[in-house]
Amino acid sequence: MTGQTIGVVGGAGWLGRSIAAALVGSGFVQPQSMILSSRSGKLREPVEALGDVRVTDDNRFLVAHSDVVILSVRPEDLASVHINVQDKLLISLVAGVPLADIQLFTGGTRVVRAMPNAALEIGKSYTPWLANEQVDAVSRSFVQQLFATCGYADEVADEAQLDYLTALSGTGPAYPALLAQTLYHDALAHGVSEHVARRAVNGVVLHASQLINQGRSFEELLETLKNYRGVSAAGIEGMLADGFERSVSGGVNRAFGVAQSKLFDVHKTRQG
Ligand SMILES: NC(=O)C1=CN([C@@H]2O[C@H](COP(=O)(O)OP(=O)(O)OC[C@H]3O[C@@H](n4cnc5c(N)ncnc54)[C@H](O)[C@@H]3O)[C@@H](O)[C@H]2O)C=CC1
Ligand SMILES: O=C(O)[C@@H]1CCC=N1
Repeated sequence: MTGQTIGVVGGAGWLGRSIAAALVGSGFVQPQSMILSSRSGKLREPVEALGDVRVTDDNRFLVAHSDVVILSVRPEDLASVHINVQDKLLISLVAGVPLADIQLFTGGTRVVRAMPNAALEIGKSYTPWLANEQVDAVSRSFVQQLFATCGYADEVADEAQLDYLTALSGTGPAYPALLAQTLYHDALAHGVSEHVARRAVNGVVLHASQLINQGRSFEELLETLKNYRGVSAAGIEGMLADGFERSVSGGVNRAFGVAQSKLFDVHKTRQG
């Protein structure tokens, strides 16, 4: 358990409340050492794991009472945040806003960018992260432990990798949900009822996919299934021949482009 007080700006949002629930629920931080901010000063709905954790509408109050500040608002809402964290550890979850801009915008010197995904809600986020030079080894270890508590995490080499991973893993359920929807539409087009189609798709995307890494990697599973030289092989080879890899890579690269495009212009909105 950490002795630090952790504040989450945007703590009523999807990631904000999820990270708070994971940290309090796991015992990483005591409820009395967690403080959240939201525009209304309340959570929209109670989160059981959070108990009666403090919620404020005053981001400056949050900063004053926190050792570590997690910034979890959408890029377009950064201009409304108005904080100056100085030398407190600042962890930004905001997609598409580089370390230097976060540093400038929050007045922070010790700044981390982390890119969890929505699986934080179930404590299973993969979270790559990156710190600026002012963040020492003790704080880096703290950041790694914090995100390991919410799933699993890796420090990455540079900002380009973090932006790329924003597109690849920050998107969380987006691509599996797209695969599920595509299979579902195909099943409906073949006359399968909605009920059966949904259960069949969930059986594949939610359940059969769990075999990946239960002793066999995805490469091994693909090889095993292709070796039947039957139905699975035809499906896999047909998808690849129809441009599956090009389509996936094209989509991820388009997302990467957006993640690199600076979703918030710090120079238009300076604050103190
Ligand atoms: N949802 C996701 O899967 C991921 C989101 N992110 C990033 O995390 C950040 C948060 O995303 P979500 O939680 O999904 O968004 P969200 O919209 O669910 O939560 C943001 C919260 O911030 C609040 N807020 C806005 N301005 C505020 C202010 N001035 N003071 C206090 N609270 C304020 C909003 O009312 C909202 O409750 C975004 O920057 C997003 O790019 C990163 C990776 C994955
Ligand atoms: O789509 C977005 O912009 C955010 C960042 C990554 C996941 N959700």
